[in-house]
Amino acid sequence: MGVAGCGKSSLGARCADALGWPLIEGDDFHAAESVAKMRAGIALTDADRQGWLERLASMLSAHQGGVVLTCSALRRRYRDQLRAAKPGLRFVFLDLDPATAHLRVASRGAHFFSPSLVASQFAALESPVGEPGVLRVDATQPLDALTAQVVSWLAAGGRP
Ligand SMILES: Nc1ncnc2c1ncn2[C@@H]1O[C@H](COP(=O)(O)OP(=O)(O)OP(=O)(O)O)[C@@H](O)[C@H]1O
Ligand SMILES: O=C(O)[C@H](O)[C@@H](O)[C@H](O)[C@H](O)CO
Repeated sequence: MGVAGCGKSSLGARCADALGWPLIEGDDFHAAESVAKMRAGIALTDADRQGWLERLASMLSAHQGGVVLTCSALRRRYRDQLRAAKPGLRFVFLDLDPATAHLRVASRGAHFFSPSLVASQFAALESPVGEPGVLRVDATQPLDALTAQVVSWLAAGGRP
């Protein structure tokens, strides 16, 4: 979880590989209207995210074993909705500063997410630090180091 550009897709793919778990790429399940809004530089509302979170929650609960999901999950209530679908769900919070997030989003070329929306991601973000089952990581670390951190945290039980 984390703001646009924090590295959810990059780290999620590596963790899924390392753990041998399937990957659900959350961005693939936004409504077409939501993608059009983000492309146009209009931030999503709670209402826009509701159906998306329901789709992600039902995919999570359909998996019997381990599964990796990439999802911005910016607000506490979004995370609680996902937790309700998958008891024991853990969150890796990719913590990134606004300037680096903006730089990454602006330099990644053909992607629907408008760089003008990065500030709104930070406005929506409610830090998950202090919630159960959350690992906060420094999203500027190299991906290999981040993957190792996640895998060893889960192996140790995935507690805060
Ligand atoms: N740890 C990292 N160090 C340096 N660059 C990174 C790191 N993680 C991701 N990046 C780069 O930052 C950009 C955004 O990464 P990525 O698409 O994985 O983020 P994201 O959180 O999934 O974004 P979004 O949700 O907006 O799709 C990419 O160009 C990626 O290569
Ligand atoms: O909740 C949201 O506002 C969205 O999920 C965004 O975070 C983007 O989909 C994602 O980061 C793509 O760049």
